[in-house]
Amino acid sequence: MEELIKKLKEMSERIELGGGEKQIQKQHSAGKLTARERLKLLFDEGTFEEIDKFVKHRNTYFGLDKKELPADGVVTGIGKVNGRTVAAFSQDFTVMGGSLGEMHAKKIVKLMDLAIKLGIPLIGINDSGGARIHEGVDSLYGYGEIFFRNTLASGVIPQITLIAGPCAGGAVYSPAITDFVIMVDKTAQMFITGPNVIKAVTGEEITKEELGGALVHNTKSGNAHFVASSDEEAIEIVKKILSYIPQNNMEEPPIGVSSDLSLDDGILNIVSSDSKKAYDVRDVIRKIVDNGEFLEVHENFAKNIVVGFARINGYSVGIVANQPNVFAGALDIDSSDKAARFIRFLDAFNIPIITFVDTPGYLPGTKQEHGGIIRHGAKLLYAYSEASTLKVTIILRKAYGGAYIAMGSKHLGADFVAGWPTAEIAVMGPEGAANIIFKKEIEAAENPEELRAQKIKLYKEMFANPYVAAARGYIDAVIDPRETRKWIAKAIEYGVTKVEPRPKKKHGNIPL
Ligand SMILES: CC(C)(COP(=O)(O)OP(=O)(O)OC[C@H]1O[C@@H](n2cnc3c(N)ncnc32)[C@H](O)[C@@H]1OP(=O)(O)O)[C@@H](O)C(=O)NCCC(=O)NCCSC(=O)CC(=O)O
Repeated sequence: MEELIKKLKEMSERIELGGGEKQIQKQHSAGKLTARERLKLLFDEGTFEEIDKFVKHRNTYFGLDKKELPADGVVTGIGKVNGRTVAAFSQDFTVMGGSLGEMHAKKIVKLMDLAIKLGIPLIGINDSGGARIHEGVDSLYGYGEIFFRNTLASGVIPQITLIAGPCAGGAVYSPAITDFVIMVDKTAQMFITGPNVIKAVTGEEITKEELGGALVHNTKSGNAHFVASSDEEAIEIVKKILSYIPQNNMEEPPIGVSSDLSLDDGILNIVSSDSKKAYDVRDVIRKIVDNGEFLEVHENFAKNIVVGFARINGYSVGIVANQPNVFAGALDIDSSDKAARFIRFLDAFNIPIITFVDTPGYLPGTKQEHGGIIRHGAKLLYAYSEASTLKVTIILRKAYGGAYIAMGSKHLGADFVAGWPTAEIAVMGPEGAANIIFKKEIEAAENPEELRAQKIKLYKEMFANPYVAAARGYIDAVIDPRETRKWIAKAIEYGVTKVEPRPKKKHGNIPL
């Protein structure tokens, strides 16, 4: 027995060394942690149980049968993150570049099946040269099996991806199906085809970083939701996300401690009653949520809308807010995509959606129209309408036209809607409206500018306020801004029993 246990220990230690000291050093000097070091940081001490440590590849092409690939280049298992059970895989770049072959894929697939059955979040740490070229179609089979399970798991268990190295070719689609993608600055890249292929096909010259680095995907493409300055920071972000979300779609999110619900007069100084004055809506959000803590998602992409996680009175919430500081808070293609995807995540995992509205409408222009704003804008309407989780909306100031409808209005099924006294709920802004309704009168006037100003004032008094909508019951209440935190807290407390059955269907067909 002693001998056998000694052998087990030796084998185990050998596998834990991955590609060996030299490769580990190479990994460190590239500014990266190893697969196992990353898992050690993610999981509570002593809780990680590895699965399939002794798995071996069975490929014989190109001398692969002579190559020992410890754990076949991926570490998989289950452990506790802040006391909650979580599954994770971590690709080991020190073993043949973390490339994905048949058995590597089978380990991930087995873990995914287990995570779905157990109803626990799945964290994927990617650091890989992609499909193991030696293994050919077996690698492609592997990716396909993973994509299939990512899709089955979507909306059932939360899936979070950390890109901590290269992620190229077929490898990129699994992260893209998951709920949140975190990229490490400078060490992570994602692309379908790399710089060499691009140069050969199009003649275009570009570096790996410019093509698919963390900043590009966080600001331009929107493929990534977070950028971290190191592996350590990326793992902290994973933990923060997990703290707001349930283990699976059958659970409610974790509840924190409740706190004082009053707000001081500071809330009155952020939003100006002059609707032309911009402000940072995150100042409003931080005032209203518990301890001013707001985990912004997609912070650097489509900045004209702000989305993220927070708590109100201890309850986890998802926030969606127009950002008057950017394009005056107008909605466009990217902001519609960004908000719609976040709303669908919140709905899938029973997290209340809190919406703050201050938007003049959808952004005009041929770039938007030809880019498909109709189709993309419709996603937002669709996502809000489809969501049966609790929906609470506060109209801070402008809520004009189609954007008023889109931003979590009563008409799309919001459960509780309030307006601040500064709310302007109208079909369009007073200037535009007066110019259209009174066009002929203004043109014929002796002093057109004076009459225009009068008519704008008239329209503003009649419609640019919350009371017309309140008179119809389109909003439930007009509230003192200082009451907002208390009002939302009550809405969540009264809304926890919400049940909203929908017509039976296989699935809807969101405009994509
Ligand atoms: C990922 C890299 C940029 C990393 O460069 P680095 O200089 O950091 O590291 P490196 O090249 O020394 O790689 C470390 C070790 O991993 C091996 N290695 C890397 N990628 C591999 C792969 N995909 N298959 C098999 N082995 C691979 C290298 O040969 C090397 O082995 P050793 O240590 O023995 O020398 C590069 O390795 C690379 O370009 N790899 C190929 C990427 C690719 O084309 N993937 C797409 C596959 S097709 C695919 O995924 C399907 C699709 O596109 O749809």
